[in-house]
Amino acid sequence: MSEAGKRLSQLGLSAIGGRDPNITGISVDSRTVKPGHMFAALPGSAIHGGEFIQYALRMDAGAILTDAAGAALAANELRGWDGALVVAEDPRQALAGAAALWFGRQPERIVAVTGTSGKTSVANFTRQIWQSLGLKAISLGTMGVQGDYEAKLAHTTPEPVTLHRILAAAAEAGVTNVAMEASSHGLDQRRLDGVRIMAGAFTNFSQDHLDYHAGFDEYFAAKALLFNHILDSGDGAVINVDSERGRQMADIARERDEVLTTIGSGDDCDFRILGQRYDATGQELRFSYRGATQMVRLNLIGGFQAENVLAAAGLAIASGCDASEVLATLPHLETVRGRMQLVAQRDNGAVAFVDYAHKPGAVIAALQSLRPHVMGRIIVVLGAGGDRDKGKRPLMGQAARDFADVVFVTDDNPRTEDPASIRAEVMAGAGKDAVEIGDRAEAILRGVDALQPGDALLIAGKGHETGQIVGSDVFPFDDAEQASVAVAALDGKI
Ligand SMILES: CC(=O)N[C@H]1[C@@H](OP(=O)(O)OP(=O)(O)OC[C@H]2O[C@@H](n3ccc(=O)[nH]c3=O)[C@H](O)[C@@H]2O)O[C@H](CO)[C@@H](O)[C@@H]1O[C@H](C)C(=O)N[C@@H](C)C(=O)N[C@H](CCC(=O)O)C(=O)O
Ligand SMILES: Nc1ncnc2c1ncn2[C@@H]1O[C@H](COP(=O)(O)OP(=O)(O)OP(=O)(O)O)[C@@H](O)[C@H]1O
Ligand SMILES: N[C@H](CCC[C@H](N)C(=O)O)C(=O)O
Ligand SMILES: [Mg+2]
Repeated sequence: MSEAGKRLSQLGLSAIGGRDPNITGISVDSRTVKPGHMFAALPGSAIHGGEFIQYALRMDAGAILTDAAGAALAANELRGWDGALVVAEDPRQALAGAAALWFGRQPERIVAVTGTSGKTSVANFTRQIWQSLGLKAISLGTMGVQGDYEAKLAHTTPEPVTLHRILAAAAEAGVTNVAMEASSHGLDQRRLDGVRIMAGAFTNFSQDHLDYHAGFDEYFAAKALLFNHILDSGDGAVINVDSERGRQMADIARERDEVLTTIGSGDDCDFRILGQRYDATGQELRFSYRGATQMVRLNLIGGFQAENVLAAAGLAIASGCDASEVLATLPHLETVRGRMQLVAQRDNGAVAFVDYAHKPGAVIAALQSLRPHVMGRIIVVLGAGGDRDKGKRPLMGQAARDFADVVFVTDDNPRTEDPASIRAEVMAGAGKDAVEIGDRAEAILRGVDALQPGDALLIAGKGHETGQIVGSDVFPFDDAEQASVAVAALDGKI
């Protein structure tokens, strides 16, 4: 953050009583407050940040941004305090605006993608397209910041201070184009409100995060914020309209006079998927763009990748790139790490894939879309994460039972939950033929061992992750590496 600091008024905020101190930094956590900082005391899901105002004051905070409830919680400490108190109706939104003004710079062209599945893939493909066209670009989300500026992230959509620090640093490094993931938590918590987004994409909608959102409608409403709150008239909206929720989102974009690009199978779609032909290493995609038929080779496994690729193409075009140049880059797209990624092959030709499917819709999509690439059986290894939406566990098990031939149920990231009870919930949907093996490395070994010529193994749930979270410990663990080790051991290479 800038050494000199900024006046509160330069951050678009006004304090009760008109005080306008020089702010030396912004903190969303009392434990990171330094003298002169503005502490944003936000209403949390576990506790109100107002409880921590007393600690921020002890650290010599120069300003407090909170809501009426937060100010009431610290009424005693704030009485007689000579700093600046800002009480906002929506302090998360005020924080988003202040963080944007604090850091000042953002790359010129920023696009965002939301939807239950496909955000990381679409953001990554969009970045790859821009880079192929010679533009300096990054993708920002679950896999961190990748491309012409790199950084690690703890969240898919970081809180505004981290987000704007990164956007400013990327702009400083010459990055002009950003494709970012807009998670439902991020949208709901207004983390993106200060970002100048010129186009948005919506992929699809199915169950996830019902531990956080009150229900499907609330979850959808959070995603819709990208189109009815962040984007505005004249901005681009790239929407997959093959589902009812997609058509609902397109209506929202139309009402806001956004420039709509539709993707789907209907004959009125801007990008219309006409056919796909699959083989062991990828697929041929036949589609039309605004009426003109195109044929393209994609070195990507899984039918749904075509939807992700076209969404990325739509975003690149909405960001101002020439459509024919964009379409010419598509055969060069590379698999996103941990997304239907081929990770090992046995001597008998059978293959193993790692995929990040960790919700029922994604498990169904991954297994169904693998089928036409595979002549033999599909074997799946999967589990479910602890401290996350419990309702999805039997549904993930059920999806495995319905769409795979052999099912191994194992641990994902148990976090603070009892791993055996999580497995039992997955097993409840997976049925009596599923084999339960707690140890993930052993489950992968058994899955690889079961591979006969023409079979494929899908290791689902952890994708690109390189650790397994048990309790509060993180143990090194990489599905791709485990699959290679298992193949080497079983085929007598080690
Ligand atoms: C459920 C959720 O999204 N929580 C986020 C939310 O925290 P919260 O409202 O639950 O916080 P809380 O624990 O109740 O505390 C309230 C406030 O007190 C503050 N505090 C707390 C303790 C303290 O000593 N001092 C202090 O100031 C906290 O910083 C917080 O602002 O606001 C915090 C500050 O912005 C976030 O760090 C926190 O993300 C947590 C860590 C998290 O795990 N979020 C995940 C679920 C998330 O956001 N995931 C999405 C989606 C991933 C996907 O695509 O699947 C993502 O974008 O990553
Ligand atoms: N368009 C799609 N339709 C259905 N399933 C998909 C689609 N794209 C990806 N998936 C599945 O979802 C998994 C996660 O994909 P991706 O990481 O791109 O999505 P995401 O929305 O970023 O997920 P997360 O919210 O977990 O970060 C993939 O590994 C695949 O199984
Ligand atoms: N962003 C997702 C990642 C889940 C990945 C899966 N491996 C798990 O641990 O549940 C979440 O935090 O819900
Ligand atoms: Mg993601």
